[in-house]
Amino acid sequence: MAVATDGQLLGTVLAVQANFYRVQLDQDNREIAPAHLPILLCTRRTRLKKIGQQVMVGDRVVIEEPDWAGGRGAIAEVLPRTGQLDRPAIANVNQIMLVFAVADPPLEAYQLSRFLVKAESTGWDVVLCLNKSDLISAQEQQEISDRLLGWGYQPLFISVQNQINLDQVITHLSHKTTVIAGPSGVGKSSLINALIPDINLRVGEVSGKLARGRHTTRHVELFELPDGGLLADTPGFNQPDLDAQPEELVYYFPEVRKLLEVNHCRFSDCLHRDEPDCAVRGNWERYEHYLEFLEEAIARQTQLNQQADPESTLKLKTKGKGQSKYEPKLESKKYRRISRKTQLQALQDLYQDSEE
Ligand SMILES: Nc1nc2c(ncn2[C@@H]2O[C@H](COP(=O)(O)OP(=O)(O)OP(=O)(O)O)[C@@H](O)[C@H]2O)c(=O)[nH]1
Ligand SMILES: [Zn+2]
Repeated sequence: MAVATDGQLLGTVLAVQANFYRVQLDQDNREIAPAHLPILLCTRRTRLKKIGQQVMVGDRVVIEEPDWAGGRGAIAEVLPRTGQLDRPAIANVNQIMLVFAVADPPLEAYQLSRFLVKAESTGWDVVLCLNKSDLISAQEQQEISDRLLGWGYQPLFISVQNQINLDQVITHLSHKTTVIAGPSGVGKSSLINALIPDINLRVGEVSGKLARGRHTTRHVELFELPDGGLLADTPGFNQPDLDAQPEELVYYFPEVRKLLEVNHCRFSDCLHRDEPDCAVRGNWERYEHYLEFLEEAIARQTQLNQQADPESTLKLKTKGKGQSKYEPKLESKKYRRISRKTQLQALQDLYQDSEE
């Protein structure tokens, strides 16, 4: 992320406020910019408005006409996005950090599994942090660790209170744009406060939580980590909805993904319940979770299909000027790969769940 050879100023949009954009200049630019003014309040060039180019949080942008004394600038160009969400509007996310506590509230396998599956369905990297490790023994920690290894995860045990392994969290977050999520009370606010000392989120207070909810749902905002990397917060949500396609669901279990690299089911549309020669069914811990999530996914799909058109295999197609005709429905795409859209939808839902 160096300054372009023609001396362009590059930065990342942290927040959008009315018609202004708070832009964090890249580290390298600070040689050009005065060290005390790394953030500029920017407008969007009229040219961008004319071509309908939106600017969103997370965007990488080119800044022109910096006014260092006034802390102002103008966005002249938006670099291509690697991905984008519409609700909340955020671009270029690359990982999700799930935070759970090992105790207080107790670590519940089913809830953890649900969050993990939801997080996997976004398609981005998943980092699992287990906080409050100060509340359990080394032996108990080892047991949890062994168990989660069987799920395909290597959790990072941390204690915000005792400052254990926070340096490792920082390493995981550096140079990435991360969305943080997890159930209520596990210490997310405490962790963010520890990582970004001057951010000052209120911990364990209803008023603080409300403020935070308002903050993140109405205006999503990225916070810069002192050692590099950007973090977007989500308020607590307890039961994420799973809306994976039934046939995609199994790929959100890393322990099965690994297995399916070498083994195959007889049927390519196998749902791994009672089909003959199934490579997935069997002796793995989360198989029960899989079956339960699958029931949910099938029920959801059935409901959606019924809403769309109860029995017919034809669908009504409107062809302008009030004309319409029936055409065969498209085959459901059973073998398709996980689409980018599904992934984005999943991350979007993480936010929608948290708004409730
Ligand atoms: N023992 C222990 N307690 C902790 C630790 N980290 C946070 N806590 C406590 O856990 C409680 C909840 O912390 P918060 O940071 O408010 O949790 P949160 O995940 O932000 O909760 P929501 O705002 O509801 O999403 C507070 O009383 C913290 O002091 C830790 O490492 N060890
Ligand atoms: Zn199978």
